[in-house]
Amino acid sequence: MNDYESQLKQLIINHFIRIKQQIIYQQKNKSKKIKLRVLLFKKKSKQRKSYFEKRIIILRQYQQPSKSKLQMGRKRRAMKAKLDQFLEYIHSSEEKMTQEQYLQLVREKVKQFSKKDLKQIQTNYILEKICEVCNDYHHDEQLLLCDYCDDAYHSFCLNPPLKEIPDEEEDWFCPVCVEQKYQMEKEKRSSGGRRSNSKVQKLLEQFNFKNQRDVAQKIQICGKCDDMILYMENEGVIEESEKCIKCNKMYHKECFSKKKESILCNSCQTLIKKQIPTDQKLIEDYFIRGQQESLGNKPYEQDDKKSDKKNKATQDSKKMINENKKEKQDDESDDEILDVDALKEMENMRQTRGRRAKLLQEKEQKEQKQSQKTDKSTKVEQQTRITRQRTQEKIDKLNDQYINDSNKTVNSVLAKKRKKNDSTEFISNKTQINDDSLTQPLAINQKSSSSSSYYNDDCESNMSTTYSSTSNETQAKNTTAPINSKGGVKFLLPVPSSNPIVNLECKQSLIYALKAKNIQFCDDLCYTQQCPKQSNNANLEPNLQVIDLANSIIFQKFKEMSRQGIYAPVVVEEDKIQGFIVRAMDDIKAKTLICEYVGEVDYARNHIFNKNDSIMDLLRTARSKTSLVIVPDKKGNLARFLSGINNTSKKSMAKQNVHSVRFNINGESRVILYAKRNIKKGELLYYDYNAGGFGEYPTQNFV
Ligand SMILES: C[S@@+](CC[C@H](N)C(=O)[O-])C[C@H]1O[C@@H](n2cnc3c(N)ncnc32)[C@H](O)[C@@H]1O
Repeated sequence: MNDYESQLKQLIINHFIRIKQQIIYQQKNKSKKIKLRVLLFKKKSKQRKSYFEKRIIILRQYQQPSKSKLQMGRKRRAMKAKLDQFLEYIHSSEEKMTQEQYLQLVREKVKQFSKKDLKQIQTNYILEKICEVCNDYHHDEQLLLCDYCDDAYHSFCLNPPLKEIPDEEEDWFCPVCVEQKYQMEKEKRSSGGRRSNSKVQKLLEQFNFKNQRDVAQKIQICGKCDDMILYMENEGVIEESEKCIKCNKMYHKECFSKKKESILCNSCQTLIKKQIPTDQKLIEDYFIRGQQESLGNKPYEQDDKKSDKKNKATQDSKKMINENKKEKQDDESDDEILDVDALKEMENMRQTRGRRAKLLQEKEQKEQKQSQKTDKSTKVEQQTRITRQRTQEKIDKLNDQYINDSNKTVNSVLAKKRKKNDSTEFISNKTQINDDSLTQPLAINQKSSSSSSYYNDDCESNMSTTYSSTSNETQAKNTTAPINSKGGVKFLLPVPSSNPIVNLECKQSLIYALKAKNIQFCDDLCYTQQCPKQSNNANLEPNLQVIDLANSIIFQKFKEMSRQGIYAPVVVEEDKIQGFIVRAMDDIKAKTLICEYVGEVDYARNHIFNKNDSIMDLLRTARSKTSLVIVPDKKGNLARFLSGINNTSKKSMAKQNVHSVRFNINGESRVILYAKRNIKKGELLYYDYNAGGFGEYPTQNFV
């Protein structure tokens, strides 16, 4: 090759470098690809910086270098050495002409080259490897070549700049390819994960990901805007994002929810809200149906009845051994009969009152409907309010009557008992309470239960209760503690808010939370074939406190209410840190029953490694084989939403306003939550998850 020829060739090549810069710009500017790229490089926010860097890293981590690409790399390095000499020569020749002369010469000569020729030059000399960002070929030691598309990028031109040049063995992918991969993943997801789109399929194959699922997991797509979220499970959150507890989708923080404290995404919120009944009757139905579905018509129901009998038999025999006094036994059996009679009487009264109350309610509803039809003006609203008030007054009267009557019955029973038993102590689990009466829902409305406050007061003044001295401190595993036996506790029935709107809100909030957690409402312990009712034998835990008669009656009454979703005036709210929380909507008196901790009962040994944070101890026996827990995963009530105190912080411990206590009720262990002290309106409800004193529940990070 003579001097002229070689010089010309060099000039052409040199020219090509420059011309290509313009061509690429002109061509690519039109294309989506370049638009996307420009857009990406413009993102300069701090967040976006790491966003980009991490994306590259992610791909680098998950794509294995292919052999052919490495070979290409080696070839390229050899060519690069040649090129360095070549460029040096060109630069020296450039100096000999003016820029104008040079360009003109090149332009003329380039015209003589066909496209093919140009490509030839390109491939032969690989001179076209200019930075896709600055369009310069200098600083080639920092020019990274994409292992997928072969485009070049200065490490310092990347946004953010790459601090370290990746190892040669390591693959590196340019931002555009990463973006393409992302688009591809996006498409894959929007097509429901199916590879219906052939283009997507093709791209996937091109990328040759060995573990596509792995990559897809690393790159999360925002459930709302479909844009990428950087999220690496094992390395923590890279970009500020939120995960919806219902649909488990990831969202950018700003895309998540309009409501500040929400832990559910906007779409799940709307979906659940649509499912929540607004009508009082339908709300009642929800609770009753949930209760029935959770417990009803199960094959083990018959076993339960048998086991009940068995349980009672064991109890009786144990008592016989322990007491060893025939006379006393006879007396107590008399008491049992008395108690059962009294309960039956109360039940009859309750049913009559319930029926009458229902009739009145129906009448009121009819009146309301009629008035709504005729006129929707405020006058009607006033009328409705007056009618409601009147009905309520009537129902209150009925309730008062019922309460007085029932109190009289209870008092007479207690008086007889006291007469017979000089010692103030009596073992109340001998009082056989008809369990069926517990399962029958009571047809009362909210207000009727609110008037039970009188009942509460009466109970407190009239029912003298002392506890069995056997109530030694029972060390419950995590969440339940022995009751403070000093003076005993007289439970109070909850008084729902007098404001019907608040009442409605309380119930609806509970339904919302249950639906969000996919939990079916149930207010009783649910046994299974694997863990039937007889496995909950409270006698296996000798120190478990036996509930006394008075409390047992109040508890029964309470269950009739709670099975219909009637609790103390509390609302379930959402909290970014704690998840669901429970707040008092009205003042709650100390000793008021809050709820029973319920859910599916299972052997504790099956849940040693269960990470569920709502598992509650039910029975702590000497043998781990027979210990039981409550798992409120699928079935549950308000109890599972109450917060816990931080056992390591005095300030947090002072917040405790609820006690959790396990009782032996008819030979069955049950967990009862009740107000530890007077709770003020607006307070959050807290109890000690480690009341047993074992500190097994990790609360050190609790707020
Ligand atoms: C029994 S659940 C309580 C209900 C739970 N908040 C929910 O949304 O399902 C226990 C979990 O609630 C959260 N939690 C309860 N009390 C808390 C507190 N004081 N501070 C922070 N998180 C708390 C913790 O995540 C704990 O593991």
